[in-house]
Amino acid sequence: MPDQTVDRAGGARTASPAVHVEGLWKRFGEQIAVAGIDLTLPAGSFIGLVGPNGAGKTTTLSMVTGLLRPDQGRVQVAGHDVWHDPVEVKSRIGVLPEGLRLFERLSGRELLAYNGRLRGLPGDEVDKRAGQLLDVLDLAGAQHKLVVDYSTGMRKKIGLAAALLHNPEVLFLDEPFEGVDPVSAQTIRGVLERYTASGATVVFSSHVMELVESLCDWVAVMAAGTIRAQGPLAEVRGAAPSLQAAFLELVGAQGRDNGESLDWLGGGAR
Ligand SMILES: Nc1ncnc2c1ncn2[C@@H]1O[C@H](COP(=O)(O)OP(=O)(O)OP(=O)(O)O)[C@@H](O)[C@H]1O
Repeated sequence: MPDQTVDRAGGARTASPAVHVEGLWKRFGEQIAVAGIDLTLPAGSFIGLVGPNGAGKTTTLSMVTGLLRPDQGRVQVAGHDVWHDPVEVKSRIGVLPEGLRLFERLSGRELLAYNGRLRGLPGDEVDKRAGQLLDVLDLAGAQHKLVVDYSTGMRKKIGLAAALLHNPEVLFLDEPFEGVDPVSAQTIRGVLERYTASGATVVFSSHVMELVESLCDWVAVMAAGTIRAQGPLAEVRGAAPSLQAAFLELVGAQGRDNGESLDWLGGGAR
């Protein structure tokens, strides 16, 4: 039984790490997507998982959230084993996965009502929370529109609302800001900052280093299925002038051909 502590908002939270991963492997045929990683992410932090395309971020998040079975290794979320204690873990987490699949023929409001009831919340509480989330995320005007007619950014926002509705302990977001306009991005930031300030944990993957640098207090850097660095933001950045510079160094992207070999490219002579 994990130790209990009380967060700043007075709620009981576990003192265990938000995520603890040991020797996690995943292979797709010949392709090793995740090569035996160890990861410990502290509770109550805003955590960025960064890495180049194909680094293994989505595969890792899928295994950590119980969506994809690892070939080998152990995953604990909030002190509970994801694969031995899946119901306990799923009641404590919210997930915004990559390539989010939603019930397209429900309206945004119906989708939240469905998710809330599935999570075991009473109907009036679901109504109250859904109304508030729709307002804050600027979706109130579109709440009766079918999800199939939502834009990319609106889908991200309704997915985020569905992931937050049951007030999870740990929230996993795969590229939450992709396709989201700057105003909505600012709103999402505000919601997430409020959420972590009350002691909850956000783990999100992103390619946008400026965003990670401005939001996160803890960072894990992945490349080629391995963890290249993990720790507090300042520690991972080290002496580099920015997280972007540290990232390029860590993933071995310094000194690459940045298009110099494309000497025919310029839009002039064909
Ligand atoms: N279902 C699958 N079948 C085969 N290969 C896969 C599958 N899922 C992922 N891979 C491979 O595993 C590797 C890691 O992919 P993953 O999607 O986890 O990377 P990522 O870091 O999330 O990348 P991106 O930033 O581009 O989304 C890639 O080489 C990818 O082609």
